[in-house]
Formats: sequence, structure tokens, C-alpha cells
Amino acid sequence: MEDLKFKYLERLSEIYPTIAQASTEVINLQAILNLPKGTEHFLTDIHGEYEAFAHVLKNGSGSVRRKVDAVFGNTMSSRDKQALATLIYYPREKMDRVKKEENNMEDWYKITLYRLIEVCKRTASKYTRSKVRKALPKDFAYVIEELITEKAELTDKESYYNEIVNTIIRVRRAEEFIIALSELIQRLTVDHLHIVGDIYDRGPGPHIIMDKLMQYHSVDIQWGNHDILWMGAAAGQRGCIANVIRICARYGNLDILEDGYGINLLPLATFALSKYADDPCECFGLKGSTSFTAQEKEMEIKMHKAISIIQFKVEGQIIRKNPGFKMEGRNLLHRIDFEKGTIDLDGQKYELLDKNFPTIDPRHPYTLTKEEEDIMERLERAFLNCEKLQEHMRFLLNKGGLYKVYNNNLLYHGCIPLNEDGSMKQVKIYGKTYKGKELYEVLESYVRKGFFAVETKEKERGRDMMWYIWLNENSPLFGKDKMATFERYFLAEKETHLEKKNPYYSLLENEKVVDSILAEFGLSGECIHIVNGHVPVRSKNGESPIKCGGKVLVIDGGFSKAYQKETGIAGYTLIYNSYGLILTAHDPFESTEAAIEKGSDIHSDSIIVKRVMARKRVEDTDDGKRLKERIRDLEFLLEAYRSGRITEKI
Ligand SMILES: O=P(O)(O)OC[C@H]1O[C@](O)(COP(=O)(O)O)[C@@H](O)[C@@H]1O
Ligand SMILES: [Mn+2]
Repeated sequence: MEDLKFKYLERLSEIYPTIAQASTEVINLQAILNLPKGTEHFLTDIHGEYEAFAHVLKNGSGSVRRKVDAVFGNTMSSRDKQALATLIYYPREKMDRVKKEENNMEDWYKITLYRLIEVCKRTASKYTRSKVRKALPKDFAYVIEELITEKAELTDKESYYNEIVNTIIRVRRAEEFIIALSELIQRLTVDHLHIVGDIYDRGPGPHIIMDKLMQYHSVDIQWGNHDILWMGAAAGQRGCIANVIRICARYGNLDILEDGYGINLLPLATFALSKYADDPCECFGLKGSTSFTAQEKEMEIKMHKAISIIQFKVEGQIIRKNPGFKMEGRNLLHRIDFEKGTIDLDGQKYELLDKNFPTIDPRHPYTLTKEEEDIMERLERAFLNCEKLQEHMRFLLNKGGLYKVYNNNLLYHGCIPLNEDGSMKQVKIYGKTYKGKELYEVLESYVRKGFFAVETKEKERGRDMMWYIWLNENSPLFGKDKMATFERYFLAEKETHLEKKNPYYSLLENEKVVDSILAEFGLSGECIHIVNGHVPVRSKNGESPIKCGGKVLVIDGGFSKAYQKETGIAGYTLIYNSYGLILTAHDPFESTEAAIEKGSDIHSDSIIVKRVMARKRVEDTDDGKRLKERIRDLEFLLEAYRSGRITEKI
């Protein structure tokens, strides 16, 4: 042990070769520990709504506006503060508008630059000089640093700053400078972003969101069931591929696949148009609003039906291949009486709303026709070979996982499968039993195997496991007793559409249960929380996102337009800054245009969940723990230098 420690100190002395260097580092680290904790921003269930996502990201769920308020207080009107905030979110667009209205732009530049510099100073003051420097835009790095650093030794500070600002305006760089400052403020306002799952499906731009996330300075992702579905599809799992296409078709979003990812859907389209030529496919109408022509719409609807039938067949095969998934109950095609157009569900007969199944052979209902097989083969190849999709999935794999413990908060998308009595449910995965944290871990290991395992069998298991995580009742990401897709398309009886939630969701007010979950992930004591998404909070019905006295925060982002009618709002986001936790309820997002025009933020309400007594510092965070360890090691090194066990390397 001693030997190992000595070796470690020797290595450390290579980085800090002198007493002076090691002690400077100790002083620097100690200074960081005393800075206020960086702001964390939590978003979930974005569901392809890239405009609303970009807006919330730009305004830091109200954080930018709070900064503007803190800097200018009552010295500026609320309208001016809002205009300044909008400028920070959308500098280019806002300036275009201002130019049309203002007759003295020089004055406007001067005032605006001055204001932005003040906000920038305040946002940067939380960070070390070196961190701010790293965030500075290359072109203006030197000047911005001059402007935001207090110059105590200058007697006439004002004229010094004025000179710089005047020069910027004179050389016609004011606009670029305003843009650079605005982006810097956005960048510094949020230190770290958590995405608690479900980037994909329903909305039109998940690929645009992924591109944005890949450029973001600091982010982690807890995979949602919809993300896993896309990961499975990208790994070539047929059940996942069929579901991905079906959901895109359902929401009129097939162009995500065609234009966004360059996946060719022509074979499916041609097949659907010929197979369902005279079929109105009434059960397969599109959700949400689309701008399709009648002809386009007809094609989407037919493709929607074609891929749904393929999905039910392919899923039947996966279920039969994996009896351990215990999902035979979800195989429904063989229970259809194709002559009568009825289905037998647990002894009860139901009439099907659509009786036309030209591709199903009643004797072998789960077998794909030659054409369907051909389509699936081509799609499988297209998903596997799509470079952009694979790149997005690699990013999810690198930055993501099924859960995360971060600064005393436990983050996951769905739930912890529980029994009725609140104990953790034992779940069998390929013959072995797991629960709680171990269940999460084994599932995550299979997801990674689905991409990286060398051995074919293990890889296949990994792939099938992604489909399992998407919809199995024991999946912590799904957490419902069944996914009633078939019933929702084909049966009128609403009771068959019901998807019963795992007891987890009704036990969230039970402190014993909540504590046991937190403890399972190593969390105990004060100021610990579970943050999860997945289930829309029906605030219209008085439901609160704050459960168990604030220990659990269910922040389904509700970005998804399809769900806003049900919930009454556009969901919640969470901010954890040095003063505490702030939950923001959002109003539906109209459009970027409207946000600039009206200068509206989309948050309607901010609820302070927890206000800390003393402002939290870096010292109180996970990063702080690591820094303290580093300081301790460096102090050992200093001791070794001073006692002569290690010599300085000058
Ligand atoms: O309303 P849609 O888009 O058809 O989706 C409904 C399906 O989505 C699910 O709610 C899963 O998606 P979420 O993870 O967003 O809840 C299923 O339980 C349900 O069958
Ligand atoms: Mn979900």
C-alpha cells in the first residue's frame, strides 16, 4: 500500500515538479471550492420538439432572465429587461427587428453593449478565470476579458471601457460583438445539462436536437424508452425498426427518416400503395397537425398500416424466440378470427374496426410475406449503415446511461419496478434475477452489448433487450403492464386501451419507499432527490410534480404537443443553482417567431422547491469532492518534498 502511494506521488510530482507549483495548485483548487456551485439544468421528454427545446436551452428555464433581474433590479423597466433577455436568446433576429424601428442605432449599440457587459460580468463571476477563458469566442476573447474583468488599479475606468466600446462601434463590429456576448451569457448561465430521457419520437426534429446536444458544452443523458427504441433500431433490431417507422408515420414525420437520416422508405411506400390500394386504412389516421396534400396523406396512412402489420408480426417472432420475456400474452394476431373480423381477448370477443389483412396468412400469422421480408432486410441494412444515425447513437452511448447519481440527485427516466407493497420487484433477465440498481445495471450492460459484443449470441441478446426495455412491463423505462398498441388501433372499447402503471407511480408519496429507492443508489441524508420524467403531470387536474414533500420531482417536460391538451401546460423543467432547486412550469411554445416578436419566455410559473440556507458552493458538490481529494494528494506530495522522500525536479 505504502509502495503504491509512493508510486502515485512520484507520478504526481511529474505534473507538479516543484514545491512552488504544487502549492500554487493547492491554492487554486481551494479557490475553486469556494466559488458558488454551477447551475444545473434538467430537461426531459423533449420528443422531437426542437424549437421549444432550443428556446428553453437559450433561456436556461428562466435563469438568464433571473440574471438580468439581479443585475438591473429596479433601475430598468420590466419591458426593457424582457427585451434585453430576448436579445440574449436571439441576438441576430432581435437586432434585425430593432434596426427597423430604431433611428439612432449608435446609441442603441452603446447602451446594449454596456448592458450585456454587465450581465456577462455577473454570469462570469461564478467561474474561475480559466474556465471563462475557455468559453470565450476566439475573435473577441481578449477584448471581452478586458471588459468583464474588474480593473481595480484604473482610476478612470469609465473612459477606459467607453473607449473600447466606441472603437467596437466605429470599426462596425458592434453586431458581431453583441452576438458573441449573448452567446457567452447563454453558455455561462448553465454549467451542466441533464436530459432525463425521450429525445425521440412524436415531434419533427429529434435529429436536430441531437446535433445541438453534440455541441453543448457539458451534458449527460438518461436514456428514455423512446431513445432506447431508436438505439435498438440503429443496432438493427427489427422490432425496434418497425416501431420507429410506425411512430414516425403516425405523427406524419417520415421525413425525419428520409431527409434527416437519409433512410430510403421507397420500398415500403410502393408496397403499401399497392397492397392497400383500395383500403381507406381508417384506423391509421395521422396524429397532430400536418401540412400534407391529400395524396401525401393517403400515402402516409397506407405506409402507417403496412408497417404496423409488419411490426405485429416481427414482434410475435421476437416474443416466441424469447420465452423468458414472458410476453406471449401480447401476441394477438393468432387470436383473430379473420373470417368474422373479431378477436378473442381473455375469453371476451371484440369486433375489429378494420378487417382487411391482405398480408396475413391465418395459419402462420406471424410470418412476413416475401415482400415484407424484403422490405425489412433493406430497412435493417439502411439503419445499420446510416452514418448520421450511428453517430447520434454513439453520442447517446458515450454521454448516456440508464441512470445517474449527480450531486445527491438520482436521475432516471421512468421508474424502479416495485411490488404493490413497495418492495423492489425481482425481474428475470436471461435466466438470472435482479432488482433495483442491479436491474438497471444489467439492462444497461445488455444495451452496450447490443452494439459492441463480439459474440453473435450476446449481441443478439443485447439487441432484443433494447426492444424489451421499450415495452416490457418489467422495464424501468416503461413501467406499465402492457403497451396496448394493437388495441388502440383496432378496438373501439376504451377499457382495452388501458395501460396500467407500475405501483411505483402511486407510491411516490410514501417516504419509506422513496427513501429505500434513494438508499439503493447510495443516497441518504438531507437534500437528496429523485428526478424522473416519462409520465405527463396532469396539472390541469391539480396534480403536482412535487411528490413526497419535495423528495421526488416528476418533471415530464411535456414538450410533446400531443400531450399538452391533456396536461394543460407544456410541462416542467428544473434548475439547480447555488440557491436551491427551482421548478419551472412552461406555457405551450408557439413558435420562435412569436417568442421574439412578443419577447415572451415560455415559463409561466416558477416554484422554488428548495431554498438552501447557505449558498451552495463547489465544495458541496461531487466535483468538490474530487477537488478535495486532489488537494489532499497534493498536500501529501508537498510533505514528501519537504521531508526529502521525493526531490523537486527542477
Ligand atoms: O400517444 P401515442 O404517441 O400513440 O403513444 C402512446 C404510447 O406511448 C407510450 O405512452 C410510451 O411513450 P411515453 O414514454 O412517451 O409515455 C405507450 O405507453 C403508449 O402506448
Ligand atoms: Mn417515456
